[in-house]
Amino acid sequence: MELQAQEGRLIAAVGLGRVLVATAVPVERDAVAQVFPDRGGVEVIAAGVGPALAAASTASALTAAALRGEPYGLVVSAGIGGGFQPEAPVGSLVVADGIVAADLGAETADGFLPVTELGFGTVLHEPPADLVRWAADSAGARTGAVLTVSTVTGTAVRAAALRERHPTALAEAMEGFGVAEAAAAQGVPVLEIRAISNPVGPRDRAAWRIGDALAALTEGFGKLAPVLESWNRHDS
Ligand SMILES: O=C(O)c1cccc(C(=O)CC[C@H]2O[C@@H](n3cnc4c(=O)[nH]cnc43)[C@H](O)[C@@H]2O)c1
Repeated sequence: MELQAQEGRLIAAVGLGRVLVATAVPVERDAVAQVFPDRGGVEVIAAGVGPALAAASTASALTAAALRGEPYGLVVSAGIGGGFQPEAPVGSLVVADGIVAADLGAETADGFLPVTELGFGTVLHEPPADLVRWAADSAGARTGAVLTVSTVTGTAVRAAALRERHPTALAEAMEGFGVAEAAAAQGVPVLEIRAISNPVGPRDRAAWRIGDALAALTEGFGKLAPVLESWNRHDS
């Protein structure tokens, strides 16, 4: 579909409202915020590292905006992340077509059981497919599952186990599922966009390319900015 027509349809589909981008740390926030110097209805916060603090911070921001009568129409979890190789090389962008809680469950003698198989909660949030398609096409990103973990993968064995359980996984990070839970609780659509800083696997800080990933994050949001800003322009 012609990108402009798709963008117009997207804005109509998800309604009008401001956009909240939640990163983990200030350096990621600044990499995104520089794309919106006059804000233009896009608010970027450093929500904290890990799913719990990211969820709490996102929920607070969504609630405060709603109470002010300026509800957000879209939440984006964004930042650097690990990439499953070779599909998500360092410096590439990934847009989540599934936001997965990858270590929320129980370890058993027969392996890991997600909470859903224990009869509780959820382990998957699926962003609106047309939003995912638009964001990926606009930003030149790959689409696949992004896994949220509380413990960063540090071995090839762990990476292989995650990939076997989630064969469409392209990236691993620590906040997306928390941000998605907070968005879902208030009926706000969510996206997750990750710039790959390192391979998922054996711990090797020398292999990290955080600067390259932050540059890719800025470039990717630069391509999304016209539509993200228009989420709010119709309101004014
Ligand atoms: O010290 C280490 O070995 C180490 C390895 C991987 C990640 C970290 C972090 O402190 C990550 C914190 C931060 O960055 C995101 N991130 C980036 N790469 C990954 C990854 O491979 N797996 C999970 N998270 C990653 C994450 O979202 C956090 O916000 C330290």
